[in-house]
Amino acid sequence: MTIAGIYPTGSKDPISLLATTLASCSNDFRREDRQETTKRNASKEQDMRIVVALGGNAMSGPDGASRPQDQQVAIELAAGHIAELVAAGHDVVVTHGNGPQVGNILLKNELSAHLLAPVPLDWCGAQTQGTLGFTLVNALERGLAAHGDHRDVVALVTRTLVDPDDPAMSTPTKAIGPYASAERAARGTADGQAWRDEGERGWRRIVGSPEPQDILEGAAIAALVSSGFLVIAAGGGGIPCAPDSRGGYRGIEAVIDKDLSATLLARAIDADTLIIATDVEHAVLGWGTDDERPIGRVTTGDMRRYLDAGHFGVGSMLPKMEAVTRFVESGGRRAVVTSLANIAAAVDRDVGTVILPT
Ligand SMILES: Nc1ncnc2c1ncn2[C@@H]1O[C@H](COP(=O)(O)OP(=O)(O)O)[C@@H](O)[C@H]1O
Ligand SMILES: NC(=O)OP(=O)(O)O
Repeated sequence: MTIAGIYPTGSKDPISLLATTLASCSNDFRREDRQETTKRNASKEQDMRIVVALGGNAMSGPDGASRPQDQQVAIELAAGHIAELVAAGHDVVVTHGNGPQVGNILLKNELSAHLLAPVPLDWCGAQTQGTLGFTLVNALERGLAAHGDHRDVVALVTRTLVDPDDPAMSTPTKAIGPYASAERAARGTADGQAWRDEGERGWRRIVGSPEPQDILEGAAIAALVSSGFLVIAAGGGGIPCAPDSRGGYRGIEAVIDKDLSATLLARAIDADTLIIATDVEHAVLGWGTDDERPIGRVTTGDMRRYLDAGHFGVGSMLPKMEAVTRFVESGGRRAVVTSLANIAAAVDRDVGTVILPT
């Protein structure tokens, strides 16, 4: 049987023809598929795996008061730039600080201690992962939707392994909560708290900040990224945890530096770029002197010399510079410290302080 117009002249029986046609379609499909894959791979060579770390102070608004609307405006700005990176084809994991936010929760705790049992500092840190994670998920979804991207955004409660006997536990460096007067700091000190004079802006409470050793949810984060999720993880550096006596983990009352945790996070997902967004455009040499000079593009070797010379504020710029230097020294291709507004540009343009391999 032949059906005119459908089978070419000289064709064999319909079954053989169907098989030939299917084989040819399948070859066409495979060819197109191969071309598409080749195209995708070619562009993937420029696509990167990026960790973006958002500073807790940078997310607090211009006067550091951490009003919810100020935090939302700052987060919306950062989310727009992060969405640009995702739309450009990069895999991005977002982490965030929590210094102002965790200190505010701790202060509220103290002020209401006569009404409610205070909760420990690690619980306060876990609460900031919830609030900031929730706000970031909403802002990132909106940012992605503007690019027609409707992928899932997830915020993961993340624990970070620390040594409970880390000497940093008993020598506080991490500033948390609002700036306060010298009188308020003196009252806190009399109650056994540690406070630090931060110059013109006032005093801040400081707490122990142990070295992060491992992101306990690292494998889960890597799996989520590989499955196409936009992940927010290790907020506030992760909830500090140490092994307990029952084969699990217990919380430790401290606040981890999120910049140092960001380096571990970057390793866990095999990132090639680390961007730390804060409230200044560059790190500077001679900080706080009349001779401040912005640091532009430098090698890890240069940065190690600047670190040794003590150019960076303890508990603020010092951990950022240590984090980016460690990241590039351990195989990262590029690390940048800059403002929230420069996040998207930081991937391949000379903005902020850029650290490259020596
Ligand atoms: N060498 C330096 N260059 C620039 N800023 C510095 C330097 N040393 C300390 N800082 C301080 O570091 C701050 C940023 O760090 P931090 O307050 O921890 O920000 P975030 O919470 O946004 O990560 C700047 O606002 C500045 O006051
Ligand atoms: N946890 C932490 O490093 O917070 P900041 O970014 O606010 O300092």
